[in-house]
Amino acid sequence: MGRKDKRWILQRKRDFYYKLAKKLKYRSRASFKLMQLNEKFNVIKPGKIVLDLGCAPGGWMQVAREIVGDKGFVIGIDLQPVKPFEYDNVVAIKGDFTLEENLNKIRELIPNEEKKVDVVISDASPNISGFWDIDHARSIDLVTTALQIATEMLKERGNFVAKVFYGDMIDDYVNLVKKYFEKVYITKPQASRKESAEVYVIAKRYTGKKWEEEDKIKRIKKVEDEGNDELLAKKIKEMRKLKSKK
Ligand SMILES: C[S@@+](CC[C@H](N)C(=O)[O-])C[C@H]1O[C@@H](n2cnc3c(N)ncnc32)[C@H](O)[C@@H]1O
Repeated sequence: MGRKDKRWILQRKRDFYYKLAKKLKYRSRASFKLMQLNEKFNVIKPGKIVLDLGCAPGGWMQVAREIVGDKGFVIGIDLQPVKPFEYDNVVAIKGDFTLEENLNKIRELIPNEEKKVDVVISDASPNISGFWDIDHARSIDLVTTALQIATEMLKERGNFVAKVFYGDMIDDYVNLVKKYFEKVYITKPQASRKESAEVYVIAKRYTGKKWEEEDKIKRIKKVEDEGNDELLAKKIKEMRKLKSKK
């Protein structure tokens, strides 16, 4: 084990929420973030159907299940496999939520005829390059897709929660969310490390407005897939130039 690895492990061990998660048998320290967000904003309620985008290892799903209880339902999707849960009304599938074929798999699991959910939550993180600009842009790309999915999957008046890495495109993103929801807030729960750039967007009461294709920030995706950070940085610059000309 290298020195860096050791330092990382030590830091985690010292972490209060990491220890608490272990003690209370939550799969991740992130569980406490959703608990705190829900205490403040009341986005998930008993009996509701919740869709979790980027759910592994399943800490948010455990908390969602605690809130929705026996009568609710929790569906998760992640690129990584998720260990099965001990409840019948909690299921996770392995896959990329940005692909339509996987959204169809999710629809099949939704236990109602209209195939709609009450809440969409996303704690998804993009691959971290270590370059602030790139990670922020990737995060905006991912949460924009999550927002699109929310508009397609939510019942009217449903709620949406998404993690975003803070940066200069956040205001545009919040304005975009405001087009589709009655109330939008940005917050950072106590369980989120101060030094991390993450914030959470809370959107309440989906208006039912259909997704407008022009709202998708698409350009990044292909380059990201190729894993070419230099090209991606160039694309982001072009994107900003275009925006400032508008
Ligand atoms: C911080 S973790 C989520 C932790 C989770 N909320 C919990 O409490 O256990 C972020 C997850 O997002 C997933 N992710 C990122 N992009 C994704 C995508 N396009 N499709 C599915 N999952 C994705 C990653 O695989 C990772 O497991």
